[in-house]
Amino acid sequence: MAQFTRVSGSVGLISLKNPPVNALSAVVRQGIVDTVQRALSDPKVKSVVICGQNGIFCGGADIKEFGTAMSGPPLVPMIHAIEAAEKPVVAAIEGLALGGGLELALGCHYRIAHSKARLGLPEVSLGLLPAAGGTQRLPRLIGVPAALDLITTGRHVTAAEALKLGIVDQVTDHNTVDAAVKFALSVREHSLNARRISNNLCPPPSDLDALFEGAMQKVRQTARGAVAPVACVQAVRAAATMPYTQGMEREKELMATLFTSGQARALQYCFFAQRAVGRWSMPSGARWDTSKPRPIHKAAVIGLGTMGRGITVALAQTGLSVVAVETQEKQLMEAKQAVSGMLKRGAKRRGVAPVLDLVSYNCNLQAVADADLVIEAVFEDMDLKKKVFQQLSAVCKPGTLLCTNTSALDIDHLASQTPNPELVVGMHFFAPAHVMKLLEVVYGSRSSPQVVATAMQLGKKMGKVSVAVGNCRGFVGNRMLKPYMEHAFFLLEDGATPELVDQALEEFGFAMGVFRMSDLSGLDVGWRVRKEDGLAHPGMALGQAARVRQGRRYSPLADLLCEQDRFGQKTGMGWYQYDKPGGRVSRPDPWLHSFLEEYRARHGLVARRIDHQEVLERCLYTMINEGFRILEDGIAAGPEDIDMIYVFGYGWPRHRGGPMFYAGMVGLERVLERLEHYHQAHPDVPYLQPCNLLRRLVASGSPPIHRWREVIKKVRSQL
Ligand SMILES: CCCCCCCCCCCCC[C@H](O)CC(=O)SCCNC(=O)CCNC(=O)[C@H](O)C(C)(C)COP(=O)(O)OP(=O)(O)OC[C@H]1O[C@@H](n2cnc3c(N)ncnc32)[C@H](O)[C@@H]1OP(=O)(O)O
Repeated sequence: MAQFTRVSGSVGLISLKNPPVNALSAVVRQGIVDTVQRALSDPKVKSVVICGQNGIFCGGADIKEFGTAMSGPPLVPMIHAIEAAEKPVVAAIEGLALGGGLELALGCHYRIAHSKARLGLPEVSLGLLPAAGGTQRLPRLIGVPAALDLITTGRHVTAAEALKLGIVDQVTDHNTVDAAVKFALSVREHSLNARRISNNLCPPPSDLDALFEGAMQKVRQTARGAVAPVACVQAVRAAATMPYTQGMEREKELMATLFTSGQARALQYCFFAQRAVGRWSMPSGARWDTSKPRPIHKAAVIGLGTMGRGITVALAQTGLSVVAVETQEKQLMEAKQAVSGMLKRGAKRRGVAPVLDLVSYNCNLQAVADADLVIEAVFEDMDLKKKVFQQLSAVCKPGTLLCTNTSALDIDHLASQTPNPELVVGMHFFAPAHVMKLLEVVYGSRSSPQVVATAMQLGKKMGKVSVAVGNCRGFVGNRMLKPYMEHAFFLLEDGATPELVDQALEEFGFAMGVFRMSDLSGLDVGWRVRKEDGLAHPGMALGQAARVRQGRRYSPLADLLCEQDRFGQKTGMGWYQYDKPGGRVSRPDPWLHSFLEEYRARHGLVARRIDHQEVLERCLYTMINEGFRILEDGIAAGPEDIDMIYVFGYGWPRHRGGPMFYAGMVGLERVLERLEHYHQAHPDVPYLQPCNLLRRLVASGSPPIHRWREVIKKVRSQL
């Protein structure tokens, strides 16, 4: 709703009230229409201020309304009426003015912002464009290049930048509403014509065509198939080339195509899913709202390889004091140099002082004795990790949380090495740990809810999207990666090339195809795991049973490459070739193609034409099938958890919502039918066998994703 009061004798103060972010719901829009009308018809009111309650101007349109039948007054005429008013209207921007919130402010004649406010048009990240005049007014106000930047990236700007760009007229460190009221009093007699942004022409850019061609090229390169950024460019072009009314028509037309698109649904699902994963629960019934995190003042990191260094940086950047431990002096000094460099570069980027003093370096494990939380990040070897956990149990003060950064190993097994298994939890970071947004918080069978709550809260403080998951081989992310990768190898056996598979996945929107990703992370990582599992050792790939392991289809291709020291980028060759070890630019490798041909000939395999559709179906549907098994097993509480892990940790395109959301978009019946088809063709691949939960969902009429939990609950209760 919106409240009206008269202040300082002649200023009508309209205050938006819809906590937590004063979103422009139908009731709020109605409130604005009514109060503006009241202010304009009251002869005692000479000027108007619009503000938001609780220190926030407005977070934009109410996203929850988008999936529903919209009611209440529409935004566009509401904002036009404000702009057309004969009394000056001033927006008092505290906290946030985002999306429709900023568009409302752009309809006002003046804008005063608090110095801590942030402004932006983030609609593009919801698969939309600013369709309440934002694409038409902002370029007219600040010029085409700056408007293109803000609208196509959705980035927020500070009040200082907004002032520099010309979005706001004044910035204050004091009470924004008081400043706006004072300002409103001072301009009550001013002419408003020039203040109505829609009356103005866009400042003409020097070479319009080149500017828009460049902008279009840029968004196409970075959008990975997302359509909203492209529509944003088209809408801004309309502002630069058409009169305002026609531009508004174009904005509306473009919005209509986006509004009901699958991409918009996926991106809006991601918005809510990202927030939903914070409301975690465990199969025991423990929950985010009943488990109190412990205070953490001092943390420690054991092992300063790539992961340990990144974790140290991420912890220090939250303001925690960190003890970084590495056994060898030389490695310790190298790590110190690397961590300091990362902290300095990060601080420079964010315009703050580097927090070098927060990190102390030590070769002695005794140095972690007074840490509240320790993260072990040593080499991925169970025996080594067990030893570290035993040592930590002896050294740490009582009650210290012991966390492991393992990406797949058994948390319960590690916990059994300590007298207090309830204090043990997995904190699985993704490389580079100070950059990647995902944190899998892995609870073991004995992890206490308080410990899970602490790890989740710490993740949030580090700016991560933390997802609580249960303990199993590979947890959620890597467990689902296994069938995905395995199928990519089978596709090579069946006739594909790494380039073809990667192209299909990259066109789908993945940041990187499976083979390029494998080259980046190193083929030796998986090889070591397969050797530990008894699946691979030299010579095994040659015999009669080379393509069958443990009673199922197996592809030894990756093992054969490893046997030739083709570990990917680090050795300059893997599934692709690189110009040197450590090189980044992949090129198709003729050697690999001949190798595949010889391999197929040796095993009597006849290469056939594989198309993109088959790549996507076999790689993605097996991964999705494993996702359903994970839900069935209770390893993830809901599909949102899996989707956020894939979006934030594995380069899944956000505009496709995550693998489980995507399955819903494709249609669960279709996924089931294709899995059955492929399983018939490849009965020796158990991953292709559709899991029970998928069948049950289809049998229940394929409910929308937000209702899957009801079916999951039933399936779990029958296990
Ligand atoms: C054929 C059909 C033709 C159709 C044509 C249709 C025409 C329709 C015309 C529409 C006109 C367009 C109008 C406008 O251009 C569109 C928009 O404004 S879209 C919205 C833009 N705004 C945003 O994207 C902001 C989103 N929010 C955030 O980024 C953050 O929430 C925040 C505001 C920065 C605050 O962050 P935090 O402090 O970290 O808090 P949370 O994120 O946890 O949020 C708290 C709580 O609030 C909920 N929430 C936040 N913003 C909104 C919102 N805009 N609408 C609804 N709810 C919102 C959030 O979900 C949290 O809820 P909780 O999880 O706690 O329940």
